[in-house]
Amino acid sequence: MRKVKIFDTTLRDGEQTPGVNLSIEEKLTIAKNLEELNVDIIEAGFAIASQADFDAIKEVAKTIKKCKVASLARATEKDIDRAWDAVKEAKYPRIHTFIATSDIHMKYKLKMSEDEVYNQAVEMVKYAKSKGCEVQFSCEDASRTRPEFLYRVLEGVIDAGAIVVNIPDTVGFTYPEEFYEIVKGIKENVPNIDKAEIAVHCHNDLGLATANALAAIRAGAAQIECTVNGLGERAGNTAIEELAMTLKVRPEGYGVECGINHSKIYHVSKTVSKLTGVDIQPNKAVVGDNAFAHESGIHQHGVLENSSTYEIMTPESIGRAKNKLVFGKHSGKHAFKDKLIELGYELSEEKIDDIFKKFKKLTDIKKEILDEDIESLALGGLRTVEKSYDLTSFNITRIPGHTTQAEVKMVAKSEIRTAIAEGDGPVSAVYNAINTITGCKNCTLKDYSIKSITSASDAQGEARVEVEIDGKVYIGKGIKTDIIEASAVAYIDAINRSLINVNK
Ligand SMILES: CC(=O)SCCNC(=O)CCNC(=O)[C@H](O)C(C)(C)COP(=O)(O)OP(=O)(O)OC[C@H]1O[C@@H](n2cnc3c(N)ncnc32)[C@H](O)[C@@H]1OP(=O)(O)O
Ligand SMILES: CC(C)C(=O)C(=O)O
Repeated sequence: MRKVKIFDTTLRDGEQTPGVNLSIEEKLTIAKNLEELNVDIIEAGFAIASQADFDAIKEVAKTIKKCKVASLARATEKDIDRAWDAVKEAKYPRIHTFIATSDIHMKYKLKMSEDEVYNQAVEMVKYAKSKGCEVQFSCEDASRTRPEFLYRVLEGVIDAGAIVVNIPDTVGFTYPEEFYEIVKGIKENVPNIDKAEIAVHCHNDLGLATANALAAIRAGAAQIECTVNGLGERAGNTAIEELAMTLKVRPEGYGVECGINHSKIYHVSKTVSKLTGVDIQPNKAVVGDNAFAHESGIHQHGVLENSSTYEIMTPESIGRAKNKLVFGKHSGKHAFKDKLIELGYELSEEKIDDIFKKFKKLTDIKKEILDEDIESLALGGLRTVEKSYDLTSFNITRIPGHTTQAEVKMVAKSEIRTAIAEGDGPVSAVYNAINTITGCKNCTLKDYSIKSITSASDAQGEARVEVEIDGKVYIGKGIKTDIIEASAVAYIDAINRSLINVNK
């Protein structure tokens, strides 16, 4: 079977999801997960974007040994220099440079003619090539590019040394039949196309990202760009779990394999969701909570007789646990460790000890500990942004008919500080006190939600906030049995995340 390569861009296009701002440690954790998932190439970031992005790419490049590691770069020498500095220590480094080729982008954004774009693309691929590594070139907005110009640019950059030419559907505009023809047209009209691999990068604005990627595979694409959970700019990108499971469940449809380690899919999906703070919609294909749930009587009857009546794949095939063992205060470390392994967490003894202590603490306030609780304890330790601010304690006073008062004590940049503030309710009072302590004057709460992780009355609450700080939105999360505490932790998490670049 022909093999298509998976180019994962969760750490680059995925991080362009509004509100997502990953720390270096979190990027490294995701990169290690992607290596276990067996992707071929990890696009670790856009090196020129920030010092933190540069440092994260460098760290990923030094750590990851099985996958190629790429950085994105505009078609300029300074971007390419920065990308090379970030990836050069990788075992298999790659520079991914790009420029837009559609009339709309050239006219309004770049303000360049076709000849200028052509020359810059070719010169910059030669420049990237001179660094001595693999070069991938993308024609941004390729699906809206005049075909003859697309063929000309591709021929030029391949002659200049690009070994992969990427055809992005940047705005998710194409549909499968058309995209098939675009890729076929490239194969038939670019004379030196046999010297490069064709890649595709599809966006999901019309919900067609996975279908378009599959159509491109049929037309001969050799590399597919994906993100975990379909994260990415606007409506996101082709979801790696959708593509990998389609190729596995329907091999006869495409006749290709992608080498993904399917049994890791669920674990990686959960980890990325936790670290990015972006929840997975319940009806999300493959990894959503409802993907293997059966609600209606006729379906339940069928599944009880034989699961293949209504399930085209098994939960176990993507590493989802099949049974729900209940854990409580009498559970021991052996069973706990086994459960962590079953859930896909292979952690050091030190880390297990730490999570086990937290688990025991949780059993004091929660009778039944379910898989979801254990998962959240395991993942809780992974979402690790530098804690410039941390909650120490808080106290709420509420006099009926009056506003609520909160006294909050925090560690603020190594000092203990306390503030008292009022609000319409306990959450707003706590947030006002946190604003006083952190001096966060331009912090605006844009979105706030709270959900319970499990269903019992002693369930843990997960608070999620979107806070606009100096014009940019940051997602913050907090999990506690006390929902006011969870809300405070989430708000502080967003503030700490806004400082990732500032602290560099
Ligand atoms: C389709 C995609 O997803 S592409 C990747 C998008 N991702 C990102 O933009 C995230 C990271 N970006 C950033 O941090 C910033 O945009 C930076 C550091 C790259 C550039 O920042 P700034 O210098 O402030 O420029 P700004 O973003 O406002 O504008 C982009 C500039 O790059 C130019 N440009 C855009 N694409 C390219 C390209 N592929 N090659 C060369 N120049 C380009 C634009 O014409 C504009 O030039 P100008 O400043 O001379 O007008
Ligand atoms: C830079 C390219 C690959 C991109 O992200 C896009 O065009 O969407």
